[in-house]
Amino acid sequence: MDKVIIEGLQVDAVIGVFDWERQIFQPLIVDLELGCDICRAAQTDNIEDAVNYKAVCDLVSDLIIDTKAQLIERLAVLICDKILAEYPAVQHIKVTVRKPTAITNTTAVGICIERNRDSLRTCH
Ligand SMILES: Nc1nc2c(c(=O)[nH]1)N=C([C@H](O)[C@@H](O)CO)CN2
Repeated sequence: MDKVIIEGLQVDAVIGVFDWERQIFQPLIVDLELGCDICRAAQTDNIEDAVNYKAVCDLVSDLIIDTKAQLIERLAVLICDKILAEYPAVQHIKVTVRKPTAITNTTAVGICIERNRDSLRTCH
Protein backbone atom coordinates (compact mmCIF):
# COMPACT_ATOMS: atom_id res chain seq x y z
CA MET A 1 0.00 0.00 0.00
CA ASP A 2 1.13 3.55 -0.71
CA LYS A 3 2.01 5.65 2.32
CA VAL A 4 2.11 9.28 3.32
CA ILE A 5 4.87 9.59 5.91
CA ILE A 6 5.63 12.15 8.59
CA GLU A 7 8.90 11.73 10.46
CA GLY A 8 10.12 13.51 13.55
CA LEU A 9 7.25 15.91 14.20
CA GLN A 10 8.24 17.64 17.46
CA VAL A 11 5.51 18.90 19.76
CA ASP A 12 6.28 20.48 23.15
CA ALA A 13 3.47 19.63 25.54
CA VAL A 14 2.38 18.85 29.08
CA ILE A 15 2.82 15.07 29.30
CA GLY A 16 3.52 12.66 32.14
CA VAL A 17 2.30 11.01 35.30
CA PHE A 18 4.36 12.85 37.91
CA ASP A 19 3.39 16.17 39.55
CA TRP A 20 6.56 17.88 38.34
CA GLU A 21 5.73 16.84 34.79
CA ARG A 22 2.39 18.66 34.96
CA GLN A 23 4.31 21.94 35.53
CA ILE A 24 6.55 21.86 32.44
CA PHE A 25 6.56 21.32 28.70
CA GLN A 26 8.44 18.31 27.36
CA PRO A 27 9.21 17.42 23.77
CA LEU A 28 7.40 14.56 22.07
CA ILE A 29 8.47 13.23 18.68
CA VAL A 30 5.80 11.72 16.44
CA ASP A 31 6.28 9.54 13.37
CA LEU A 32 3.30 8.62 11.20
CA GLU A 33 2.71 6.23 8.32
CA LEU A 34 -0.66 6.70 6.62
CA GLY A 35 -1.54 3.90 4.23
CA CYS A 36 -3.68 5.23 1.38
CA ASP A 37 -4.02 5.13 -2.39
CA ILE A 38 -2.09 8.10 -3.79
CA CYS A 39 -3.01 7.44 -7.46
CA ARG A 40 -5.72 10.10 -7.77
CA ALA A 41 -3.49 12.80 -6.25
CA ALA A 42 -0.71 11.75 -8.63
CA GLN A 43 -3.08 11.99 -11.62
CA THR A 44 -4.70 15.31 -10.78
CA ASP A 45 -1.70 16.97 -9.10
CA ASN A 46 -4.28 18.59 -6.80
CA ILE A 47 -3.76 18.91 -3.05
CA GLU A 48 -7.52 18.36 -2.55
CA ASP A 49 -7.02 14.77 -3.71
CA ALA A 50 -4.11 14.15 -1.34
CA VAL A 51 -3.82 13.36 2.35
CA ASN A 52 -2.31 16.76 3.15
CA TYR A 53 0.64 16.12 5.48
CA LYS A 54 0.72 19.78 6.54
CA ALA A 55 -2.89 19.53 7.72
CA VAL A 56 -2.15 16.23 9.50
CA CYS A 57 0.84 17.80 11.31
CA ASP A 58 -1.35 20.70 12.49
CA LEU A 59 -4.11 18.32 13.62
CA VAL A 60 -1.69 16.09 15.56
CA SER A 61 0.13 19.03 17.17
CA ASP A 62 -3.13 20.63 18.33
CA LEU A 63 -4.44 17.32 19.67
CA ILE A 64 -1.28 16.65 21.70
CA ILE A 65 -1.12 20.19 23.14
CA ASP A 66 -4.84 20.24 24.02
CA THR A 67 -4.93 16.75 25.60
CA LYS A 68 -2.22 17.22 28.29
CA ALA A 69 -2.19 13.42 28.62
CA GLN A 70 -0.49 11.49 31.38
CA LEU A 71 0.52 8.53 29.19
CA ILE A 72 1.91 8.49 25.69
CA GLU A 73 -0.32 5.44 25.09
CA ARG A 74 -3.34 7.75 25.32
CA LEU A 75 -1.87 10.13 22.76
CA ALA A 76 -1.03 7.32 20.32
CA VAL A 77 -4.59 5.97 20.40
CA LEU A 78 -6.18 9.43 20.16
CA ILE A 79 -3.99 10.29 17.16
CA CYS A 80 -5.01 7.05 15.40
CA ASP A 81 -8.71 7.55 16.13
CA LYS A 82 -8.67 11.20 15.02
CA ILE A 83 -6.86 10.60 11.73
CA LEU A 84 -9.06 7.63 10.81
CA ALA A 85 -12.15 9.75 11.57
CA GLU A 86 -10.96 12.81 9.63
CA TYR A 87 -9.37 11.07 6.64
CA PRO A 88 -11.57 8.36 5.05
CA ALA A 89 -8.82 7.71 2.48
CA VAL A 90 -6.47 6.40 5.19
CA GLN A 91 -6.85 2.61 5.39
CA HIS A 92 -3.91 1.79 7.64
CA ILE A 93 -2.08 3.86 10.21
CA LYS A 94 1.11 3.42 12.18
CA VAL A 95 1.82 5.94 14.93
CA THR A 96 5.02 6.18 16.97
CA VAL A 97 5.19 8.61 19.89
CA ARG A 98 8.62 9.08 21.49
CA LYS A 99 9.51 10.94 24.68
CA PRO A 100 13.19 11.71 24.18
CA THR A 101 13.95 13.40 27.51
CA ALA A 102 12.04 10.99 29.79
CA ILE A 103 14.74 8.49 30.72
CA THR A 104 18.44 9.30 30.99
CA ASN A 105 20.81 6.97 29.15
CA THR A 106 18.24 6.40 26.41
CA THR A 107 17.81 8.17 23.10
CA ALA A 108 14.07 7.94 23.59
CA VAL A 109 11.30 5.80 25.04
CA GLY A 110 8.02 5.44 23.22
CA ILE A 111 4.93 3.68 21.96
CA CYS A 112 4.21 2.32 18.49
CA ILE A 113 0.72 1.22 17.45
CA GLU A 114 -0.83 0.18 14.14
CA ARG A 115 -4.48 0.04 13.13
CA ASN A 116 -6.40 -1.06 10.03
CA ARG A 117 -9.65 0.68 9.20
CA ASP A 118 -11.27 -2.66 8.23
CA SER A 119 -10.36 -4.45 11.44
CA LEU A 120 -10.47 -1.54 13.80
CA ARG A 121 -9.46 -2.27 17.38
CA THR A 122 -10.89 0.31 19.70
CA CYS A 123 -9.55 1.12 23.14
CA HIS A 124 -12.75 2.50 24.68
N1 LIG B 1 4.34 2.86 29.19
C1 LIG B 1 4.57 4.07 29.78
N2 LIG B 1 5.41 4.13 30.83
C2 LIG B 1 5.62 5.31 31.41
C3 LIG B 1 5.02 6.48 30.94
C4 LIG B 1 4.17 6.39 29.82
O1 LIG B 1 3.60 7.39 29.32
N3 LIG B 1 3.96 5.17 29.27
N4 LIG B 1 5.30 7.67 31.55
C5 LIG B 1 6.11 7.75 32.58
C6 LIG B 1 6.48 9.03 33.18
O2 LIG B 1 5.63 10.08 32.81
C7 LIG B 1 7.94 9.26 32.77
O3 LIG B 1 8.02 9.63 31.40
C8 LIG B 1 8.67 10.27 33.60
O4 LIG B 1 10.05 10.06 33.47
C9 LIG B 1 6.76 6.57 33.17
N5 LIG B 1 6.45 5.35 32.48
